[in-house]
Amino acid sequence: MTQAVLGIIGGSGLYDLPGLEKTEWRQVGTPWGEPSDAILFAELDGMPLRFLPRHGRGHRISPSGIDYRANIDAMKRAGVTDIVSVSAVGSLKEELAPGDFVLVDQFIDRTFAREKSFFGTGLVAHVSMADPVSPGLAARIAAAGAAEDISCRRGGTYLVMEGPQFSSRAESELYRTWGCDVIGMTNMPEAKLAREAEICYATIAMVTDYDCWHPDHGAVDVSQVIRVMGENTARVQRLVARLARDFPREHEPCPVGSDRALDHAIMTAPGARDPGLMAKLDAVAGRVLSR
Ligand SMILES: CSC[C@H]1O[C@H](OP(=O)(O)O)[C@H](O)[C@@H]1O
Ligand SMILES: Nc1ncnc2[nH]cnc12
Repeated sequence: MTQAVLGIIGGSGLYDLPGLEKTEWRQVGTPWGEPSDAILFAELDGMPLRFLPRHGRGHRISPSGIDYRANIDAMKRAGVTDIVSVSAVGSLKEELAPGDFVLVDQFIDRTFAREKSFFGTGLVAHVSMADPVSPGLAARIAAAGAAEDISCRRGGTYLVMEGPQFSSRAESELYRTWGCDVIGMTNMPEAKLAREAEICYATIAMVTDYDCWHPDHGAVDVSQVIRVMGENTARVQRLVARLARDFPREHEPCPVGSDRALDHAIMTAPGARDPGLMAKLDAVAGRVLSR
């Protein structure tokens, strides 16, 4: 049996999770660099939980400056089987209003200045991103929302932009023509790396603004994001606490194979593999490289 360990990556406005038990902030080293912060090791009703503030406590690190590989590798080393990303997003649809929670199920990656893979020359791998969100994990979040009377819209496409500047109106309108629902700056390459590390991934996208396309709303600014996040922090903390309490203690196999994504992904022949890169992949790909 594989013990389930829930990882929470807290975005803008979520730098701590109060009400947990057996808490300890621990530095977790990785071969990729420094994670955004120490990881909070904790439990809730016996469920192991690991919390990492994506931008660091105090929000020190910009979306492009986050070492996403270090963050995901550190979560893997901390035993995490399932990651829930909590993220502030702008709405690209009239019906998604500030304060709404959306369980997105697709991403469009428009980022261009980030390391996006653990693999590369010396060990080439290609994982599927057809279903970037693990449906079992999203269903658990939806059930926790229902139990807490917190409405969560199921499904939606999150456009990931590089930032740190917000979009121009022409960009915002373009993404709307693509059918995107929400926009943010962080969930890629995070979701890609979680998949390479065989960790289930899902996002609670918290709508904070209408970006800049809406004729009846002014263009987004940071004070609006902070205000709406502040109004919703208690709700998302309650949602995460319920999720942890009700989470199955034994890891459930992922219906889209997130937890065995490397089974058929590695291209490089055993004799052609770079031992240095193999060593760096001990946590992320140890399951398949050691057999
Ligand atoms: C402060 S608004 C922009 C910032 O907030 C979101 O971050 P996160 O996903 O970590 O909540 C957005 O992606 C930007 O990074
Ligand atoms: N409108 C927006 N664009 C990008 N990231 C965001 N995070 C919150 N609102 C956002």
